Amino acid sequence: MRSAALWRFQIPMEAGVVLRDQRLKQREGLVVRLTQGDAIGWGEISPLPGFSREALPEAQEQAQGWLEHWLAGGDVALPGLPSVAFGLSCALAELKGELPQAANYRAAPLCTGDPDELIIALADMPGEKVAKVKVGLYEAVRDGMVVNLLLEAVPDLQLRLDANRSWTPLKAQQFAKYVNPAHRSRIEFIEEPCKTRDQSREFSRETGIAIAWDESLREEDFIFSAESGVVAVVIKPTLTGSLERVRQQVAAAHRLGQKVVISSSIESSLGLTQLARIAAWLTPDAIPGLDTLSLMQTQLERRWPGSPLPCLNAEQLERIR
Ligand SMILES: O=C(O)CCC(=O)C1=CC=C[C@@H](O)[C@@H]1C(=O)O
Ligand SMILES: [Mg+2]
Repeated sequence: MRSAALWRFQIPMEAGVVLRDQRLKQREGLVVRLTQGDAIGWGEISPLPGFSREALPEAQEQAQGWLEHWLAGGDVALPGLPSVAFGLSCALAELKGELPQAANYRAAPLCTGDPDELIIALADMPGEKVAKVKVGLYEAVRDGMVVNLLLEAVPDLQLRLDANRSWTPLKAQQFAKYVNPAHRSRIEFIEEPCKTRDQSREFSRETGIAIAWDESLREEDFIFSAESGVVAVVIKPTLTGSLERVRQQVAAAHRLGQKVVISSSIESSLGLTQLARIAAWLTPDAIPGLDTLSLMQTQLERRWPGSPLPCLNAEQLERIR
């Protein structure tokens, strides 16, 4: 006997979360619960504005259509919209006991502003110290100085940087000029430094700074290939699709010797804790990029260990099915 529930959520965000020039005041999405006999599986469907190609109303329509088919029995192919395929495939994987419980909650701390706060957070970080800093929001020269300062202040720090394709070749060069060449190897990678992939490759060749693809993975013409300077790919499952597709992409990158970072699309704690499990399962050697819960004002259904935020239950949300 199958049953299904679907809720809609809105979680207020901390002031000042800016995504691709839009202020994200609240995070919206859907929570799905599938039940079959004694087995239960949960999933989160939350397209990210500015990053997902689908918007929430479309995702909701597709999810509702799929649920009706699933309730009628049998195996139903997953729908095409990435956020919907991801959320439903997580719910199915939990239902079938296919998503291991072990999780990697050691997310790389994310710094979008004050480097002093990051230095304090790093002091408490056990083991390997890895952090992620957003660059490209201010002057490239300032970014270069901040990165240099961090690498000097914390000698065992490895930094991941993310420019979200904001630099021209000139700005990228200005950035690099301020980073002491002796420290450059401690920049684990910069995600998508320049506006085009070719410019990013050129930047890496000229500066010796490693790069990673993130946005590129979701482009039609992207193929996984070994390229000098490209050391990692960033996979955001909500933007990618089903768990099966995520597994295929992880395997493709691993075959090329590239590191895979499972990264957040700013999901609620429900989706984020599932991503921590996916990271432990598929990328056990890499610290995932999941430090985004503190951008929100509440958790949802499942708690992220150590988070002081209050936690809402699905039953407190608006039920739409
Ligand atoms: O990857 C991480 O460590 C955290 C997630 C993160 O940086 C992002 C999530 C969603 C949108 C972007 O602002 C950003 C990214 O581009 O990677
Ligand atoms: Mg990125």
